[in-house]
Amino acid sequence: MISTSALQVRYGDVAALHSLDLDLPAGRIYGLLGRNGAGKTTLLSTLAGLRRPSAGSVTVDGAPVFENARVTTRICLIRDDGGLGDGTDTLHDILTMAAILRPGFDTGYAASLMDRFALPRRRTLRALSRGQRSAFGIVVGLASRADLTMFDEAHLGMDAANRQVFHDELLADYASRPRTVILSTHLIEEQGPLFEQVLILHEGRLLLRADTDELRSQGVAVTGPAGLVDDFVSGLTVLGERRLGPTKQVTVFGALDERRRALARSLQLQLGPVALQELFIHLTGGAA
Ligand SMILES: Nc1ncnc2c1ncn2[C@@H]1O[C@H](COP(=O)(O)OP(=O)(O)OP(=O)(O)O)[C@@H](O)[C@H]1O
Repeated sequence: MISTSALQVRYGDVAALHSLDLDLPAGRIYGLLGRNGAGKTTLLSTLAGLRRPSAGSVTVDGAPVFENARVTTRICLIRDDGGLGDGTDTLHDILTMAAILRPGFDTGYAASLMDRFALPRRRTLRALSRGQRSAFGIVVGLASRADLTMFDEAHLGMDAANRQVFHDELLADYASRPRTVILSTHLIEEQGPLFEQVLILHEGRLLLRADTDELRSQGVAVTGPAGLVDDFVSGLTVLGERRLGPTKQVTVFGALDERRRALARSLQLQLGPVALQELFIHLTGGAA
């Protein structure tokens, strides 16, 4: 279990996280979402023990994380910039070092991932393309088999086929060796199917936490003649609306009970799903 209690992180005058209380039970895949500047990278680097909290605490199974090597060797954070040295080491050397430093590192699995991403072992990190550097970060992140594994926009620059390899490998390896995974991403629709739970950070605070299926079921798009739709959604939480001539579509938040669904059928209004990304945009105030 990883926990934060009244966690605050400040950069001088800028408060990046405000009094965050979060308990993340082990053995799940969490999706960490938030708009630019919401505090995701700050949270992940603090969970990884790379940043000292300005106030409050971060613990893993009750033990503080910051400057606690016994705990941090069980944590792996892969960042969008790789964070794997200055770029002058070869991939082979970085993997050798990871195997020494990380107790759970699986060299055989790393080799098979290197092959899947067609990565050249004798090349330096600096001599790789952007997408190859990201793929190499994924190799290190997965093969570390850390109890807490975090990917912070780690797929940046990877092509669609390699992102698919990442997702397939993550799910397969997680199924055989369950651990806690946090994926911070802006690819909400693409990575959404991986998440068991969604955490939305907004302006340094936890805006929402929900099981992914439950969150999806909370969004309903109501479509029909404008007047009928307006009457139907009255009293519901409206996230957004679109109009096309006499037809209107209103996105509401909050599951509809059977009585309301029956009413919609009797009024011949259409009820449809709402994409996770659309819910996210509305919830974080990104669209009218
Ligand atoms: N080194 C720093 N110095 C000052 N302010 C910073 C620093 N790093 C981050 N911030 C500020 O802290 C807040 C949170 O930043 P953070 O990088 O954690 O956001 P994020 O959710 O990861 O954003 P993005 O999606 O754009 O990567 C932002 O307001 C940012 O401007």
